[in-house]
Amino acid sequence: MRLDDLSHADAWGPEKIVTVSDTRTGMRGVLVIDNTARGMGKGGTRMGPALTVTEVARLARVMTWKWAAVDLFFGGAKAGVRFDPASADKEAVLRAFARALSSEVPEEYVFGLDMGLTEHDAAVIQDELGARGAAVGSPSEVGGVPYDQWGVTGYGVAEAVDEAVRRDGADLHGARVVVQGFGAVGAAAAERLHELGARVVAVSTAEGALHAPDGLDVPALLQARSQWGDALVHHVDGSRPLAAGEELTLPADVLIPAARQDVVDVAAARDLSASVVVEGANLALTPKAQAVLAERGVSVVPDFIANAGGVVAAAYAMEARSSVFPVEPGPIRAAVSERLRANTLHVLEEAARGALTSHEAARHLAERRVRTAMEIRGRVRSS
Ligand SMILES: NC(=O)C1=CN([C@@H]2O[C@H](COP(=O)(O)OP(=O)(O)OC[C@H]3O[C@@H](n4cnc5c(N)ncnc54)[C@H](OP(=O)(O)O)[C@@H]3O)[C@@H](O)[C@H]2O)C=CC1
Ligand SMILES: O=C(O)CCC(=O)C(=O)O
Repeated sequence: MRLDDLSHADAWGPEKIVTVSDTRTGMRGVLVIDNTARGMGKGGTRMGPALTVTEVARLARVMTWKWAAVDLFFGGAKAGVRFDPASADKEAVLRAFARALSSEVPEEYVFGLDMGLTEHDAAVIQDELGARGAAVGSPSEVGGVPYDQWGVTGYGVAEAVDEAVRRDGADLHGARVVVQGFGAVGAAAAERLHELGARVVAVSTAEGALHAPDGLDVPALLQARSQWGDALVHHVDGSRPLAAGEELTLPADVLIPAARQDVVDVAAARDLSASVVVEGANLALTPKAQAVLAERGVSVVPDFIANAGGVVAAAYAMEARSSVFPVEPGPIRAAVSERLRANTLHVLEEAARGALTSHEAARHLAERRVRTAMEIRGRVRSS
């Protein structure tokens, strides 16, 4: 998908791209509504200093497939702000962003969490919107469902890993796992995998990676993350430091890229040793890398199958808006586990049956549902 001309628009979307800016705060942002055949636009909100419209549009498309694959009725959308999330002016910029989009938001988009945003930021956006719209992912103290803090997405990624490993006839006990990105998704995935008996041998942040072939002390890493944030890699003993990126090709049984898009390219796909690769991050594998891994017989669980825990939690959060009773993480995790395990198995089986990549198999599942909704609404002719 390219956004330097109109060639990016295809049969699915995007239906709308709105760019906004504000000179007082320096806010520059974008909302992409990709496809609303199955419901109003819903997807997280990303903040980063180098964010582009194309990046947000690609992420919005992933959301279209994600909602459809998990069979919940929202449409694909994503929003993004080009700004440094570590800046002291973050709140003012977020408020300006929410205000600037307030005419689109009530009918078309629900804000949520993605890289660069926290529970507190969701609460700030909701505060700015008032009754004019919704933001999910806010703290439970304001009646929200703090899915990043509860680690729902990472929990689901780990459940998908377990399902894929079992399908290969193996066992997670003692399996060597590498996790790229020790943020909301990566840290929670590592925590659940440790609980399931896996050996987490490497984790990384943008600052660097930690490697211990016999297994890192995951509880100590989580403790260090709560104390040092992503600088934890400088504060944990008993591991070998590596440059960021080197962790992808370490000896491992399972690789979970849970940071940024396009990190596994053809070269990494050829070199990596894992027999199971599960995309914690959206768009972590390039299309060519997907093909290489399929050729090599690696079991790959695509992003919109493996990391759909966030959307399940976001759907619960939307329900919680009309209830005064607090939501608990237990039922959300159970729903995530059930749906993601079923989808993981379905996609891997379909890929094997049809000699497809698992991304192709997953797309078939999602496209069929979106296409049906488009036909029923009269947006396209019935095939
Ligand atoms: N949060 C959610 O519920 C969902 C998130 N996702 C996707 O998961 C991915 C991660 O999101 P999330 O965990 O929320 O984001 P966070 O911002 O919480 O964490 C991202 C992590 O990745 C690290 N990182 C960034 N660049 C690199 C790099 N080059 N090498 C290694 N590590 C790196 C960051 O380190 P540092 O801070 O040092 O930069 C940080 O530890 C994104 O692709 C997001 O779209 C998908 C579904 C839902
Ligand atoms: O929709 C949300 O609020 C969170 C989920 C999300 O953005 C994603 O899955 O990438």
